[in-house]
Amino acid sequence: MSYSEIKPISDVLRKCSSPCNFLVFGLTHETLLWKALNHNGRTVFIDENRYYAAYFEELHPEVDVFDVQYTTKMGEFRELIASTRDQIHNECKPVQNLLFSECKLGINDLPNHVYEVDWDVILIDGPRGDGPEGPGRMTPIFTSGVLARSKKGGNGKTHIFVHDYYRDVEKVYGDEFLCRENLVEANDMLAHFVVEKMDENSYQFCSNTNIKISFFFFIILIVFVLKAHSSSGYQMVQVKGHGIPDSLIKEVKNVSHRFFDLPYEEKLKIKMNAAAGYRGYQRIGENITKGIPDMHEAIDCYREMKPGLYGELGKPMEGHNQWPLNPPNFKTLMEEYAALCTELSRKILRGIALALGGSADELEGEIAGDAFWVLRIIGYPGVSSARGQDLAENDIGCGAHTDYGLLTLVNQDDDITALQVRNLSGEWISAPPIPGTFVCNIGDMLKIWSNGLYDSTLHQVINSSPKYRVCIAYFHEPNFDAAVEPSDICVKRTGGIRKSGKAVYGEHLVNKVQTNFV
Ligand SMILES: O=C(O)CCC(=O)C(=O)O
Ligand SMILES: [Fe+2]
Repeated sequence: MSYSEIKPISDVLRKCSSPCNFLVFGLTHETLLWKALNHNGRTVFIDENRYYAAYFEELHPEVDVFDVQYTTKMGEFRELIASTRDQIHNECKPVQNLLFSECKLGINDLPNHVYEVDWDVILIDGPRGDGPEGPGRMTPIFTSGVLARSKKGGNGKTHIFVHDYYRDVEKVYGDEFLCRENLVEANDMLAHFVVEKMDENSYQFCSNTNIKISFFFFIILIVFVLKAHSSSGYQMVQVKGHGIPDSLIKEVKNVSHRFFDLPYEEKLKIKMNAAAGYRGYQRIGENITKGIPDMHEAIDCYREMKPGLYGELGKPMEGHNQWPLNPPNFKTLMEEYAALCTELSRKILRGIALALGGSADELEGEIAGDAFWVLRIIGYPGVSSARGQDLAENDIGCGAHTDYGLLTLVNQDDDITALQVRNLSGEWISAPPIPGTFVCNIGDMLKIWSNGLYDSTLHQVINSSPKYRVCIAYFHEPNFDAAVEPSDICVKRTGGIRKSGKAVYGEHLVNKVQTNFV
């Protein structure tokens, strides 16, 4: 660790009233330093390497080290968050004695007294391994979050430091279990959280201030969409204040540029094919809109589904996403991005349901409670490079269409205006990029469900700039097997006449991928 990383930890230890209880995950170069900085207090180290822990204790009998066996794998960090959320009222409660817990992320095999101490400061600088097979720091972060909230007496606050905060697991788990609202200071290397104890019946790690802010934002969004619809505006909004980190929004575009810059042979290594459930790379011109090849290349990704889950309906879409191997964090970055877009879209849909006079979860359950998603990573060549030298100025990057699902979140390059939206007077209006915001399109499924109260957004893409343009489009879809039809609340609001019949989402998607892509 550098001086600037050690300093905030040492400052907190210095101010910690003696005797200070300091718990450290990871035996590192700094182990003896931590012990020395907390000379009047109790310092305990936890490490996954049993042999090294024993060796270290032998060399330094004054240092308390306990070994722990982590059973998690870094590659499953996202699934583990989902299963922990499911168990938040049971095994994975924020306040509990982990000694008796079966929560996969909780360490339950340390000596009993470790669970009885009220820890004042916790540092997470281990385990080391950061490949997909490594254990990751999911368990230490979750465990620290629980220890801090379950304190019995003394100081109700715990300082928790997470090292290597630039990495996905550290960031995502820090945000989930230590919470942004508790973040006192952070830079790429180190995050400092101050977490307070909670009462026994708490079932939330974070207070979800995002959601509260979002509700204000939804009201504005919904009023705007409805107003736009009733005047001659357009059915497109730009979403701001959404809580998805700017750095992630930028990084997914950066890595996509790097992929599209590769020679064709390289990109074709992940070529789309039926065995992968139509996932993978499509060359320029392979995507077709209304019979005309689009001037773009793309990687198509779909939410992966358990084989057999949707029977014959789902079979053609079963398969694994094909991610580029370079840069190595491409997959985790995109998966993390899709997970955050899913969360954001659900919030927007809750706002829309409320605005339409229903309950917030009107679009959950059988409609979109287990929403399918599509992620298209799209590259549009600039005018002079798409098809040799003679490309017409207005060659179509993506022909006029409406998106099929519920909502789309478009994350486009900041310096090129290429997306156009048609307003109700039939004019094409540019949707210029606004850094940090998403263009949010309404899809056909929302049009059906709202019985036309929300119209789907007709849009097209023309990149007439000389620069290559990248867009990451996240499509939030209904449940794969949802039969979407006009909802009773919207039918009532629109005079009692159903404007469309039922559409089974998965049927449409299968039909599209099997006929559209060559
Ligand atoms: O590139 C864009 O801005 C939008 C892409 C799009 O409309 C689509 O993929 O459906
Ligand atoms: Fe679209």
